Amino acid sequence: MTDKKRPISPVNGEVEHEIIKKPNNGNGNHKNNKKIIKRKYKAKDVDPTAPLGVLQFEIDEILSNHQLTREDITNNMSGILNDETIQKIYHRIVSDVTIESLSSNGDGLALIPHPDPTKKFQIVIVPFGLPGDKVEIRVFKSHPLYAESDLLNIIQASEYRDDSLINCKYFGKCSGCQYQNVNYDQQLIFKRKTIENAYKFLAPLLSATKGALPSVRSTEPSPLQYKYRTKLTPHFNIPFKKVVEERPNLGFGSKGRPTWRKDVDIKDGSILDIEECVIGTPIINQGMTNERARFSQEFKKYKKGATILLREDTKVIDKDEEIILAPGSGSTDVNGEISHLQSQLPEKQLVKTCVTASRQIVKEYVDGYTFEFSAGEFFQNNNSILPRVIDYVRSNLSIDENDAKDSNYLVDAYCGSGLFSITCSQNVSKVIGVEVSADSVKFAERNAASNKIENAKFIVGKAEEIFKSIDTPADRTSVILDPPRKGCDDVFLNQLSDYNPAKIVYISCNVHSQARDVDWFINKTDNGNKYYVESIKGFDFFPQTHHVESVAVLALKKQD
Ligand SMILES: C[S@@+](CC[C@H](N)C(=O)[O-])C[C@H]1O[C@@H](n2cnc3c(N)ncnc32)[C@H](O)[C@@H]1O
Repeated sequence: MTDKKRPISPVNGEVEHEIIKKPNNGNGNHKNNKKIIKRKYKAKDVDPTAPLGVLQFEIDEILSNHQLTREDITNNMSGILNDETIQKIYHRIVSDVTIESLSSNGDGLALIPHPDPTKKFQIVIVPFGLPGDKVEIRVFKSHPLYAESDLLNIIQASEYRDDSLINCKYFGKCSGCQYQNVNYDQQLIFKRKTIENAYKFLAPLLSATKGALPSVRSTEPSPLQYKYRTKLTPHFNIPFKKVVEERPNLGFGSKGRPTWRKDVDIKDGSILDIEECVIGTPIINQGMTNERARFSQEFKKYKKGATILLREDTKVIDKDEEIILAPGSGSTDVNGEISHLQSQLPEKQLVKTCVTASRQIVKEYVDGYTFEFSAGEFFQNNNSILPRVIDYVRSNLSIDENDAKDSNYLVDAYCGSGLFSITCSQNVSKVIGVEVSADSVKFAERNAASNKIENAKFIVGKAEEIFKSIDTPADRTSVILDPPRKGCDDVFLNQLSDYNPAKIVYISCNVHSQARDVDWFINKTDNGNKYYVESIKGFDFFPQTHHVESVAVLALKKQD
């Protein structure tokens, strides 16, 4: 077994202040010993699977496409940080900038002429720029290998740009959505490219081996492309030690100071004041209206900034049952009434409210199953796509289609409140779910009982220790992995390999850590080379944004 650690790369940095004392002039008068503060750029280690880490690969790709070296594009950080004249040369308006590609974060990337005549080009990030756009930008911040900019004007629109599709007045300034002006089919193509790039950048061994990676399947669309988010977390700031007279903005973070949307006038600020979020579900937006009204009355009571939780709760009741909303069970309107919305199913009705207390228990209705969990705990945020992803995961768990269910088992590592364990339990004789949050495990057990699932057992613990307590025969067991953004750690992947299950279905909200883990698992663990990547497919959990969920299926190679 290998104990090699995966590398982290120095990509980005922060500004540090170095205090330099002017030398004593020898006259013994220490009052004259002025201090000079020199600003220094200090590189920080960044996880290569985080957006700034991925940017490093994207920069290298642009360099290689243009036969440039890093030396050709570096910025004079010491000059920019310590000399205003140099800073002004760098932080400038540039016109006729052609966007070349998209970053994994959905920002445009471009090459612009370098302000230093001894260099060739600068790489610049242009949020809301689309490949092929010709734009005007303001460069406002520099890093050693790239600069940040605001989009000022679209000079010539890219073939991907259709601004008539924009649904939100805050689009183009809010940091939440990147693709409202891209038609939905194209958004899905962009996301597929993100997955392809993730494997190219972070699975170098698999990428270098012919046939080791299947072509990435087309991205599964979300049935709802707007009004799908069942959770939003608007926030506000209160200036330190200040009495606030005017209600602070309540909403979401802004992305720089772009001015490209000429038809809307939005007040600048690091947090935008947002009344409605077009990707939130109707009841979440009703909750937003209620909580904004309350905040307008109460903002003077706050001493510091905070985040407001808005989480959809769905009660399933009989078709003719009277709707009873318990006091305190949801966000209330200006009349003190709990806001709710109903919808009809053939046999039942769904009653939706918006919960704001993180410890309150909420319910989701997914494909005929109900799930309860604490409002503040993890649960997938796009209910509309869940039946599709569950169906796909379920169909990929099967070890051998001819086998009876009695002889197959399922391990659901990182199981949360049991979404996959419960919905995938029918085709196996036993499910074991593992989850680090005791609260989520409590709900997983409760959800199994309420959905009448009798073959599921849940363990509180780290996935890294899971295999001590698993006694199912590995050759009849499939494993679901659905870790947080950072992915799985080496200890877990080594143990998974030692366990040597028949099938692995890896679901991930960060395809970059997924690609890194899959590469590591297959190439660096003891049994990894017994597996191949059967399929990779994206699911669009977050339309209008750059995010993509990726499902990779690993199967054992057939023995000769
Ligand atoms: C992306 S969520 C997936 C949850 C679940 N599969 C679902 O779809 O609702 C990741 C889950 O992993 C849990 N988790 C984080 N680190 C863990 C670890 N080391 N071992 C086990 N579970 C962990 C989190 O508490 C969270 O519930």
